Amino acid sequence: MNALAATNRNFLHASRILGLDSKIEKSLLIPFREIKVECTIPKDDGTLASYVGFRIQHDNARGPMKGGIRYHPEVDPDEVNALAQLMTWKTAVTNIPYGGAKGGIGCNPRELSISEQERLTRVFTQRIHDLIGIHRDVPAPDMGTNAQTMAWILDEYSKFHGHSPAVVTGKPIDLGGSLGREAATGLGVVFATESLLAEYGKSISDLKFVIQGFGNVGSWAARFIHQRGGKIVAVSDITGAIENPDGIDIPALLRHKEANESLKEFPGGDVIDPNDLLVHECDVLIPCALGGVLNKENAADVKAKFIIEAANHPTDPEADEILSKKGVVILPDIYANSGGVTVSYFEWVQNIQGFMWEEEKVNRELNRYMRKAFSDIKGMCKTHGCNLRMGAFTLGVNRVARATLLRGWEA
Ligand SMILES: NC(=O)C1=CN([C@@H]2O[C@H](COP(=O)(O)OP(=O)(O)OC[C@H]3O[C@@H](n4cnc5c(N)ncnc54)[C@H](O)[C@@H]3O)[C@@H](O)[C@H]2O)C=CC1
Ligand SMILES: O=C(O)CCC(=O)C(=O)O
Repeated sequence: MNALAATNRNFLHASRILGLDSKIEKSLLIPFREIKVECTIPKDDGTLASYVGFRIQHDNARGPMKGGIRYHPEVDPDEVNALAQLMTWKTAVTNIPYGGAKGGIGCNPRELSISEQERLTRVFTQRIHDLIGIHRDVPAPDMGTNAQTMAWILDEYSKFHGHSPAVVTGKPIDLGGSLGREAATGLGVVFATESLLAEYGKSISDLKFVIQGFGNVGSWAARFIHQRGGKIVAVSDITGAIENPDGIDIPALLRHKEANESLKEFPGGDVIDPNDLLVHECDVLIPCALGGVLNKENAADVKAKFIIEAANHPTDPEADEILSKKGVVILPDIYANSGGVTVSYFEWVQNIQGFMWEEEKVNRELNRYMRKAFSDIKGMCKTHGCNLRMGAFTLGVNRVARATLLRGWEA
């Protein structure tokens, strides 16, 4: 099932549980605005290359729209649409005053030089600058983009609108980025995991972990799990997968990744088939890469007892059903990975106030937001007798529906 069909299905399930009016339901399903732009740039060799960029703004009932920008060859409008909708529920689950949006360009950043990436980012910003803004829509990094990408967007946007650090989050600290933002999604994943495990009388140091994806989210999550005594027995990235039943030395792997392209040459692990990673023996599986990786082909073979959805939409609804029947507990994406957007919110607040927080304050506040959201989700699970995914969806959808009704539709 494609990402949009799956996201709509989860939304509709939550809407039925909540008994939402069909008019509200319809208005929340349709995105506020869909932007599709052509971006042509000169390549370093003088030839021209054209790319398609998207920004889907799903909903703004609770505040400015918020969400990352992804550079990946498989970016397509349906997936960006689904990811934008997930942002609307995510910002509501964590109760920060935003709506949801997502963007992307269909390109392979690994095949673009830094100057080509810069030109592409600047052209994309020229195309969308009138439709984003500090109180309108605030982009951030996602797969294939990073703080440098945000710096180029900030610079290009500021040429049209004056210096505007709060127009993007996840930017470099020197340009007004927040301390702790780079690590925030991974740290939030770990706070969320601790909240879940506590319900089962377990802690990270008791358990074995498998992590798919070793980029921003995966590598920070791995670092914090390792620091807490968790044993990470297998990891993968786009270049391949490795295992070590005694636990991978994560600080050594991070040093290896700094110096080498490929994870496979890391001497502290044995190479395994990346297709086996998700069904590797472990207690906790953390997908930190692409969507739809857990599906009806592999769900029955998953060995983990807990799945923490650090990636967006890693579990297809068919896999969801198979895994639930097996008794696997899934912590859903719209909560598990909300640490990134939560610290993006702190960054935006700091920019607007013109005041910088200490990293200790950022992390303390992140922990507080993550724990409150978990307790709110559990409350919805209890009220509606549902699983954690529906607990999170009903929490988010209900908050957005209430804001929508309060604002009304008078033209
Ligand atoms: N960066 C952030 O703050 C947030 C990211 N997310 C989600 O987390 C996921 C990862 O995002 P980032 O870490 O930011 O991206 P990234 O671009 O920094 O890293 C992605 C990682 O996934 C790996 N990867 C790509 N294809 C793979 C495959 N087929 N098999 C195994 N590994 C593969 C890459 O090699 C890389 O290690 C995405 O789903 C994103 O939407 C969610 C919330 C916030
Ligand atoms: O930090 C942000 O604004 C958005 C992060 C994001 O794209 C996500 O949570 O999926």
